[in-house]
Amino acid sequence: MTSSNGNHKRVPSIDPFSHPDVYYGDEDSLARIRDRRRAFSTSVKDYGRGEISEYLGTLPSRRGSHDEHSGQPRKFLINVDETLDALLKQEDTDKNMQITIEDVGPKVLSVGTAGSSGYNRVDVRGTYMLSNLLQELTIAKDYGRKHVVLDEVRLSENPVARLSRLIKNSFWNALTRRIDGSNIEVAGKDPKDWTDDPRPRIYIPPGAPEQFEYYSKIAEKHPELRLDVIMLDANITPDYVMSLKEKPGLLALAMTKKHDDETGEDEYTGVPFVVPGGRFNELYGWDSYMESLGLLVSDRVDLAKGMVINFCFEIKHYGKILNANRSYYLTRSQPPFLTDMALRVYERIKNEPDSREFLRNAVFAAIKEYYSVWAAEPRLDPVTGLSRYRPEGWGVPPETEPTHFIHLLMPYAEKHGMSFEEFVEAYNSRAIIEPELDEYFLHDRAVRESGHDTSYRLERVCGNLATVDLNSLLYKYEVDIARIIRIHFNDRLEIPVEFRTPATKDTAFESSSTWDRRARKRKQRMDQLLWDADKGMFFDYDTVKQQRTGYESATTFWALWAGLATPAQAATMVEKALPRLEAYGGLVSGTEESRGPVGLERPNRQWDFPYGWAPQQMLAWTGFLRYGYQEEAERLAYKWLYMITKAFVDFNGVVVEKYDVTRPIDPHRVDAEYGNQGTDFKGAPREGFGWVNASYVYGLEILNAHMRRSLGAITPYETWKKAVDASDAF
Ligand SMILES: OC[C@H]1O[C@H](O[C@H]2O[C@H](CO)[C@@H](O)[C@H](O)[C@H]2O)[C@H](O)[C@@H](O)[C@@H]1O
Ligand SMILES: [Ca+2]
Repeated sequence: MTSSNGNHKRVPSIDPFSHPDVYYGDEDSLARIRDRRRAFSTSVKDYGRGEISEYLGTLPSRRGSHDEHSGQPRKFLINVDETLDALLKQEDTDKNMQITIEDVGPKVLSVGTAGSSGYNRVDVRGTYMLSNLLQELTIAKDYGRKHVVLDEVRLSENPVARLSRLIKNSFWNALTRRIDGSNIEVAGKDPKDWTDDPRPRIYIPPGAPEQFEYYSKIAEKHPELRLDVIMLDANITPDYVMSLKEKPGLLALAMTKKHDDETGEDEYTGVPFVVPGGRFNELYGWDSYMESLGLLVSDRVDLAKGMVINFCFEIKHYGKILNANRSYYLTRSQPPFLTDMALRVYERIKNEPDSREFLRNAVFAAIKEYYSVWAAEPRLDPVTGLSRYRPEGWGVPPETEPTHFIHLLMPYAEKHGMSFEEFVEAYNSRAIIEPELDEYFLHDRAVRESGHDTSYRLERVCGNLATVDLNSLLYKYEVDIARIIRIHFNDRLEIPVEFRTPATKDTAFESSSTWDRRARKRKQRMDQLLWDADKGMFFDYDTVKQQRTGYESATTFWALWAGLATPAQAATMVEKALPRLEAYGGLVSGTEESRGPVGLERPNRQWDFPYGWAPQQMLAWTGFLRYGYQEEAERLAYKWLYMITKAFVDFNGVVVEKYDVTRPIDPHRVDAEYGNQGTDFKGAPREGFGWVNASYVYGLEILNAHMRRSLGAITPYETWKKAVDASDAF
């Protein structure tokens, strides 16, 4: 163990891939090195610069010899601040606090080995390792570390393993919220708050008076929080929602109550959930479903379960699964996935004592949501019996970026001799009535409810469309509800009064046959109105013009996910639709032809070509697998994961909301509409983006071991395929 400078000493080790809490939270390993260094002070003196820098972490390499590898896994002894400064100064040449392939530094930095107490130097080379060094030291600094012992393998880790590890160990935690006194300050933050005085504010539904009391006490006890606690009206109308515009706030979610015998008081804890990330710091509708697919793979059943419970709370108290739980989203929902989500969670908790209760509540909530939101007017089109995204409300959606509607609204402002802001104010307060704009915003709200905000597929027409996406999801609700009632509740489910709607107040029991019949009918209508055998796609149906639209969208594959396509339709989709929608990095939202030309007057929309989104990929993979198209599912998953992994490696660990799936070098660069969430971090990514994190770990489960290895070596799909074909030829 002992040696003079240049020879290796054993440094006590912990798992090199442990969680930062363990890896950086524990000063012991460093203390052991310090002790040893004191014990061998002569050899330290031999460094010749002992007094200059305690740990030699950033001294030029000439101070010691370059380390020859001893066969032991190498560790570095690093002075965090000095190394960070040197690294950024030398390698972050475009000064964005990230080390990427666009930086033009020497791409090599020498660091001292821990085995030589920092005396020997080795080079850390290349964008990936240097950016990992930056990320690790940034995190170490967060933990207050001045010096660290860093395993070389933590810097050279296989990127697939590293990204999966970050998602499972760090990103999910960073995106987890619960709303209660312990963190209302964090959860209450709204980067979208447009008012002059953003402050934490919470609205409590009248059905949860205990929460009102709870939050009022917190506000009273902690005036420094400036927490505004407001009881919501029982009657939520578009006028009422507009009246809350200057006071945007969180909508309360589910809490668990526990009696504390010592204080004699009831303790409330928020039921946890995961937020998408970036500017989206609340519980979203369909993001939560996608996230739950990733959470289940990551063994975070608790969080997926928490989100189902929160959805049941939303349906009970707000009448729907909300676009997200903020006051300005009160009249809008998002694509419904509750039954599938509840079934997947149930499958994982079915041996727990409360599992049946969990499923029962979820199916009650889903039935109520089905009747009162999706199968009721105005969303229901009584002629076709199909449903549309068509939420209530009026005015300009306040949560969007301020410039979003400038093109549309300026001509109206000019017509009324007003500034943009004055016009928005006058229009929102109904001082000015513009029926054409009312029609525009009816569809705009629908676009946002569809989750596909925004797209030329839906602009100016969405509220009239019986879309393939929504009707596939409702088919799945019908089939799932039938199955749950039949299998889990002996085909006779008693519906409690509070879950009945005005339309179903006399329905005391539900049985599977009604739901099976509904599913069959919906399928028939979709076949008749939405399916185009020549094109091999399901298209949206315009219920006002009474004709099929021609926009080619990846949503056609939702019919596979839901299981409503026939095997023949599935084969036709694989043959005809897939080649039109498959791109370099997976599925594109829609075809270029359908989007049409874009330019200054007709800007790109983020849900059109050339962008690809995690939910489209995940639903299509699942759909292809369901119909036995394993190779297609694997190929699409590989392409998507390859694109994410490559951007992760080349761009300092970036994981973003959406990708340009036609752009091989920097697919994370998307400037349509409000840009891309997840790019704007300093030093190290902390949270990735919810549904992309999920797609990564979910997609990996689809790939075989060979594919995973190739992905780790950043092998493009075509190269991998050629290699496999060549080896199969022997
Ligand atoms: O602020 C603009 C819009 O932002 C949201 O939409 C986008 O982010 C959501 C969260 O990740 C996602 O569910 C949606 O598909 C995205 O397009 C929000 O949902 C919109 O209502 C809002 O207008
Ligand atoms: Ca840089």
